[in-house]
Amino acid sequence: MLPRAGRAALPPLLRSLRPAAAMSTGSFLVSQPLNYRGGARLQPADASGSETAFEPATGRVIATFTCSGEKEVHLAVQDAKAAFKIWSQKSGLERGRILLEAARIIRERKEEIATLETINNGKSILEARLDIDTSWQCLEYYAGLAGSLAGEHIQLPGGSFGYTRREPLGVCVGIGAWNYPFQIASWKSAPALACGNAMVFKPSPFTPLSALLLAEIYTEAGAPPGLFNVVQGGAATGQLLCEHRDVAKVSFTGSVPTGTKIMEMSAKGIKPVTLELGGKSPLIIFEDCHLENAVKGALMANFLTQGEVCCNGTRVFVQKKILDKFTKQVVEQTQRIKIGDPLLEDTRMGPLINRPHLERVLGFVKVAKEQGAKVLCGGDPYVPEDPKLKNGFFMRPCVLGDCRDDMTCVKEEIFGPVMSILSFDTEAEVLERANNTSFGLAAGVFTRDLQRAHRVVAELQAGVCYINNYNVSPVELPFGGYKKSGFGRENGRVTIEYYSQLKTVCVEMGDVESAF
Ligand SMILES: NC(=O)c1ccc[n+]([C@@H]2O[C@H](COP(=O)([O-])OP(=O)(O)OC[C@H]3O[C@@H](n4cnc5c(N)ncnc54)[C@H](O)[C@@H]3O)[C@@H](O)[C@H]2O)c1
Ligand SMILES: NCCCC=O
Repeated sequence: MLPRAGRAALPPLLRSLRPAAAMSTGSFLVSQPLNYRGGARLQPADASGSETAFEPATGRVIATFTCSGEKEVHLAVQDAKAAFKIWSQKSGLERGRILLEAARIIRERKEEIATLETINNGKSILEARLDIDTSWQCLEYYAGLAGSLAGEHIQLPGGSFGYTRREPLGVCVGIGAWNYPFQIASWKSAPALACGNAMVFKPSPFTPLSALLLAEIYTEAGAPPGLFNVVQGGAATGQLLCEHRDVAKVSFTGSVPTGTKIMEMSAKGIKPVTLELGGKSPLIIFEDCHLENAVKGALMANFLTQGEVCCNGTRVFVQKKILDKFTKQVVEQTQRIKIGDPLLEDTRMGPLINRPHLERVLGFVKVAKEQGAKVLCGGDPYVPEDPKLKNGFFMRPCVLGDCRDDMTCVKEEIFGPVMSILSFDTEAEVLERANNTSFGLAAGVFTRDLQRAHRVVAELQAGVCYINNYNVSPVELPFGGYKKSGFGRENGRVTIEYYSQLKTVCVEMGDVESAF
């Protein structure tokens, strides 16, 4: 990456293209500091251990960095507090203007950001570009809402009245997972900043890089120094953030076990939390579906980002009459997925995030076989021909047949490219089985029967339901879970409520009628 001053000196096209051209599989290394505070990259003031980040396609270490300790976390929160004082006094329109400019810069630097995301996460460049699109779209969406944030005016007897003010919370903490690093940072910061808050963001230690670009972009767009800060580290740093007394809210994306800890910590400080957690979502394919779309939908529901997607529809329930036909087509299309260097335009599946995770996912396939599932394709390690990828964390996407509801692969979140196919007879039966899980993030239905589609989604216990599609993410629609998949929402108008608080003002126009 070019330093800021160097980039600014380039014409816009080169500013977006030159850094990307310098980034290729097997060559990228990071040397700059990975913390961002007070409007600049810097080394943390103290340390709580160190972490390494990998390029999953080659297995190379691309960054070694210091985890932030108590002092650095405190400094980041104080910088955010100072920025909050300035930012919260701006009108919504002024804040929206800066968010719009940031969205424009993200579009301009899309190729560079997507390339970095692909190198550090392993997802295909095609997908990374889509993630960056849903990121700038989110900033644009909340930029548009910022100017219209308002309370109500309520008339009371005798000319008295009340009004409500929608006010920011203060310093919000964002803690992210590694599967959508830039998108998660954008989806958390855009509504937070639109409402007048400041943010300290901690990415996953597996993917520490792209949040830095977002931080630089906010600064370049005109945000006050300290408005969006990045601290690096794992659980210990995350804990320091959650427990900091000046933090008003925590928005977390990650696993259910960590979400539980975040909620416990936030409970101690009576802090509101947003929890975007894991899932084991059902996808229901009725016999009257448009089969070609249902097959495409099942692949979209399982194999984006190597299957490392929280809302994936990994329990694919297929009505018996079309089970064989559907399964055959799914397997054929899965076998055609091109695995390899994620920076190549025709690659559709890259490596998993790291070696332990790859082994964990392969372990799920092994247990599935032991429990009686049939591996219809994939489920084994894959070594691409390109010698530079020989140490990458690749596997072939897997379709499991003959699955039963009691199997581990059907009950637990695998977070890898493993689809479990189950058969069903009736609508009532499939609904009961689909809902028989402690998760409730997403669900999908493929049918041509409109009434059935709406009847079924009304009964599904899931925060996000898709009819005749899967895993599309329009930023205008709220996203979030039921049950153990969490609460609170990202995106959509409703998210304003999760990043603001309501003040009621009661105005007396007459004399005080005292009871004393
Ligand atoms: N619902 C959603 O929107 C959504 C989106 C993406 C991922 N996810 C879920 O995330 C999980 C995968 O992500 P992961 O492996 O990074 O999850 P994780 O829970 O291990 O880690 C998530 C984040 O929490 C931090 N963390 C870990 N322990 C902590 C602690 N004690 N206190 C504070 N912070 C702590 C990590 O460093 C990381 O930044 C999956 O379960 C997936 O379904 C959910
Ligand atoms: N595109 C939204 C995916 C978030 C879950 O992992």
